[in-house]
Amino acid sequence: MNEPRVLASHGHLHHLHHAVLNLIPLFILHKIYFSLGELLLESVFLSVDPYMRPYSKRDMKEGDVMIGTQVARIVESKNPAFAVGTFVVANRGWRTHFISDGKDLNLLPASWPESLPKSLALGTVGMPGLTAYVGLFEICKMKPGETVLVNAAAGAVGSVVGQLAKIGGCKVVGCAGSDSKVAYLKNIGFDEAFNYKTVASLDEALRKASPDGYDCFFDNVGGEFASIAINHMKKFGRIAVCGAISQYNDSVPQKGPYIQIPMIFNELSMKGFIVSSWHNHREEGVKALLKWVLEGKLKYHEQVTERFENMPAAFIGMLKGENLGKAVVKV
Ligand SMILES: NC(=O)C1=CN([C@@H]2O[C@H](COP(=O)(O)OP(=O)(O)OC[C@H]3O[C@@H](n4cnc5c(N)ncnc54)[C@H](OP(=O)(O)O)[C@@H]3O)[C@@H](O)[C@H]2O)C=CC1
Ligand SMILES: CCCCCC(=O)/C=C/[C@H]1[C@H](O)CC(=O)[C@@H]1CCCCCCC(=O)O
Repeated sequence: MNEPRVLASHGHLHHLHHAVLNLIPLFILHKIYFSLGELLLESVFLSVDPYMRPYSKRDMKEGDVMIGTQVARIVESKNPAFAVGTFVVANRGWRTHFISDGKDLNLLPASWPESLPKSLALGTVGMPGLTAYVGLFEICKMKPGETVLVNAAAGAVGSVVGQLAKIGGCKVVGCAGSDSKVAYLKNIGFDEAFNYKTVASLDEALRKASPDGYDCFFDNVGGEFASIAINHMKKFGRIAVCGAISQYNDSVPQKGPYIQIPMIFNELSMKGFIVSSWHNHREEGVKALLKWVLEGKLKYHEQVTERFENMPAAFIGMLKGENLGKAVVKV
């Protein structure tokens, strides 16, 4: 898509304020750029996700449109396959409006009930929920009766990990960065939860929460926490390396303790994964997540920031731990 089609993007926000962008007459722009087979969409909810930090640091230069996904509504259609008013998930970055030929859009599941916020397609019933699903069932190969550990547990991925582990018949231990997050974890069914920022010793807290150790460790954080947790794994334990948020802001790579000795002694398996590589599990995963949400077995919380111009604040806030559940922006 050519740059003139960008109606608003965070890369340009220094120069063009959102309020001004909204005044650009849409009919002029789409008369010029909007062709047969194309759709004009408006973002309704945008996602802020941790991956935006490492990927933008590595791949982007100043002035680029910030990467990201949105739930968007079709406002004009010159494509008979897409009706005006349809909601889709798109991967078009931080934009209020965009044009698509429809090939890069994912429709919300047909069974999506009116009662459910469409923003869940960016969270519990979207990419983060699928990450929990794939990480637990395919990477950790979690079995009933096992003990599962998850960090960043009150966030978008972690809160689903804990609840799926309970649905799967496991004991679940989680940690998070505030007492109110810990209370939330207990509320949604975690067996044990602690505040990793205030415990006197992470080692002690992990031992106390599960004296026999952990079969599965769903690691969202990496760094120091992961280095300590690896020593609490049971024989043949499995570690899903999902994220390393404690390292995303580092300009100098951290030097950690080395992991070979506990891996060998306990014959551990450790596997990194990117959920988009598991797209063949997408349909089954979304269906299962939606079903559990509708049955009340999978609870969700969203941290909703109002207005597009607050995207940077929502993103920085999420990296600082201000979100409970999935951080989204409502345009
Ligand atoms: N591999 C994959 O395909 C995917 C990986 N991920 C990864 O999963 C992880 C969680 O993502 P997501 O659920 O969307 O985000 P969250 O909703 O969990 O938000 C991020 C949370 O991380 C915690 N955090 C921030 N900095 C630190 C730190 N230094 N140490 C410990 N915790 C920290 C904060 O919670 P707190 O208050 O508890 O500190 C914050 O709320 C990320 O690492 C992300 O990159 C996500 C999606 C897909
Ligand atoms: C060291 C980096 C670890 C990042 C882990 C993470 O959070 C991965 C998230 C991916 C998720 O599985 C699905 C995605 O789309 C995330 C990667 C996004 C890549 C952005 C590519 C740029 C673009 O959209 O143009």
